[in-house]
Parts: sequence; structure tokens; C-alpha cells
Amino acid sequence: MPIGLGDEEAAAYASGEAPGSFVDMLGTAAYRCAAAAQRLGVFGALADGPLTAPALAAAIGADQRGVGLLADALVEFGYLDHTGDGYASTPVAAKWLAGSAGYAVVELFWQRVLFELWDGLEESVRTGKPAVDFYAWLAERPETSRHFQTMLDAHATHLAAEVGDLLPVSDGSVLDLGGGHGRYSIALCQRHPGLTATVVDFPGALGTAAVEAAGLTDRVTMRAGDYTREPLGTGHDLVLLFNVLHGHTEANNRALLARVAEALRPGGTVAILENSTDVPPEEGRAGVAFLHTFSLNLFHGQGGQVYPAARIGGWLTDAGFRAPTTTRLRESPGQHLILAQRSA
Ligand SMILES: C[S@@+](CC[C@H](N)C(=O)[O-])C[C@H]1O[C@@H](n2cnc3c(N)ncnc32)[C@H](O)[C@@H]1O
Repeated sequence: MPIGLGDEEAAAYASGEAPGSFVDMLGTAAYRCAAAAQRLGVFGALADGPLTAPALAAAIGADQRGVGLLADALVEFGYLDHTGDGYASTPVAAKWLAGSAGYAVVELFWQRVLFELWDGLEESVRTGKPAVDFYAWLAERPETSRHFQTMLDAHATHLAAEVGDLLPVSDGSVLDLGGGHGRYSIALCQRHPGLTATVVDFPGALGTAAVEAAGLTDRVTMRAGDYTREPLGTGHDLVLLFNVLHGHTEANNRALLARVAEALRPGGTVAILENSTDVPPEEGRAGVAFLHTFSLNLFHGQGGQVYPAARIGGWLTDAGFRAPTTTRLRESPGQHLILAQRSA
């Protein structure tokens, strides 16, 4: 939690009279403490009520002195309260950081990114090339990979109905590039009995179990492969590129869109789901700050970035698509669905 500075203190840091970066340094320490507590199970252990430091240490199997010092720091940073009965989670910590499901997974993923993946950030910025390969890094970390896929799956589950309403397809063949968890292809095939789908993604990302659970193994094919190299086939009615273009450079996106045009039948649709640099006001200052964090992370780990929706529209036109349209999603205003038809 941002530490609550008094007006005078805050003004001194904001004006430059005092080093404002010191407050950010403390913010980083605060987040490091919260992350350690989350991973140690501190907030889960306090779910049933306050515990003294020795009792908390015993509950999470950790060192008593270490737990006491961490807990005191967490009190200062707003994640714990010190009560007469010991330490208790603050409402923020209890609601968002106890356990490892729901929003807590987002934090578990981003902690690893910020504390480990961003180690070589300066090198990426200096050279203009990703200093790490995000997906290779992820493949070596099964737990973080699971958190990443869980996060994407939950987001897709939330948006699938709205996106399904906007996609102009009812039967035929869908190619879902980088479709991983398969949630969008599953939802489309459930909605349209005449549709089949092929999801292409790296082997560890494929949500084969979800397809089986939906009883759709005869209509949704999960294909392990690299969509930048694999043949994409021809005659598809719809190609999904959902949260995919942000992982590539402009040149690679142009090349991919040209291949997608060849894979579609004339009049077939490419559907692109992406964040755009024009963040709607309802996303607030935090939304804008996250977009910059996300974009920098894409640059650092994949050579991509968040692009303006209009720029993607230009690539589509250059690749032989007609009149791209952009719709901001109601359920996630930062996400834009861009649709365009392959010219005849
Ligand atoms: C940000 S996720 C988006 C997942 C899904 N389309 C969605 O919107 O929820 C990007 C996906 O693309 C996959 N991916 C990235 N590069 C790929 C490549 N070259 N070949 C196949 N899959 C790739 C990743 O494994 C990941 O599942």
C-alpha cells in the first residue's frame, strides 16, 4: 500500500525538496514484504483471526524473529494491523492476498515478473532487443506459467460472451492463434454447433483439459506449435489474434497479418483483441500506469509493446483487409476488438 504521507511531507517529496524516489523505494520494499507474506501464507494463516508472532511463525513454519520483523514492516505498509491479540490482516490484505485464487494469482504472477524478469531491463532498453525470452523463461517456471494461464483464462471467461456477440461467424472454421487456454474457441463452438476451431499455442499453454471438460474434443483441436512458423492452412472463416500482436515487433506483426490474410477465405474475418495506448478515462491513473508497465514488459520480454488501435488498423489495410472497425469492450474498457474482412 502506498504509505500515507502527511500533506507537508508529501509536498516536500513531490516538489523535489526531498528525493521523491525514496518514497518509490519504500513502495518497492512494501511490495516486496507483501509478496513475501503472500508466498509464506501469512494472510491465509490470519484468515480466522489475529495471531501473535510466535503463533503466526508456527502456523506458516517460519522463523519467529523473521516473522516478527516482517509483520512489523507490514503494519507500517498497511497490510497488517497490530491488535491486542497479535497481528491481523487489514481488509485489503484479507480480501485480495489471502490464498492463491482469484486476484491473488495476478499478484503472484507480477511479483515474479518484477522481481526476476525485469533484472535485465536496462539491457533491453540499451540494445532495443529483448534481454530475455519471456516464454522460455515461463516454460522453466511451471508455477508462474500456471498463474499466467489461470489469469488469462479468468479474463477470457469474463469476456467470452461479449466477444462472442461481436464476432460475425456462425459456422465454418476458426483458427485461434495463441489461443492457449482455448476459452474463446470453446465458447464460440458452444454457441454455434456448425463451427470447428483449431487452437495453436506452445505445448505447455494448451488447455486440453478444458476442451475435454466441455465435451468438444471432436470440434476443438488443440495444436502444439509456433504460429510464426507453422503452416496456417487456407479457407478459414475466422482467425482470432487475441492478445497476440502486442508480443511482436511491427515488422513481425505485418508479416503475421499477411499470412493470416492468406489463411482466410475471401471475405473471411480477422479478429484482433488488444489493449490500446488510448486508455479510456474510466481506467483511471492506475489503469494508465499499468498500461505503461505492461508495454515496457512486452518490450523487455518479447520485443513487442502496446500499440495504438489505429496503427493496427493501418497494418490490416496494408495486408489486404477491408475497412477495419474497432469496438471497446464494455466488460473491459481497456480492451479493443478490431475486426476486418479479407478483400475478395
Ligand atoms: C497473452 S496470451 C493470450 C492468450 C489468449 N489468446 C487470450 O487472449 O486470452 C498469448 C498467447 O500466445 C502464445 N504464444 C506466444 N507466441 C507464440 C508463438 N510464436 N506460437 C504459438 N503461441 C504463441 C502464448 O503461449 C500465450 O498463450
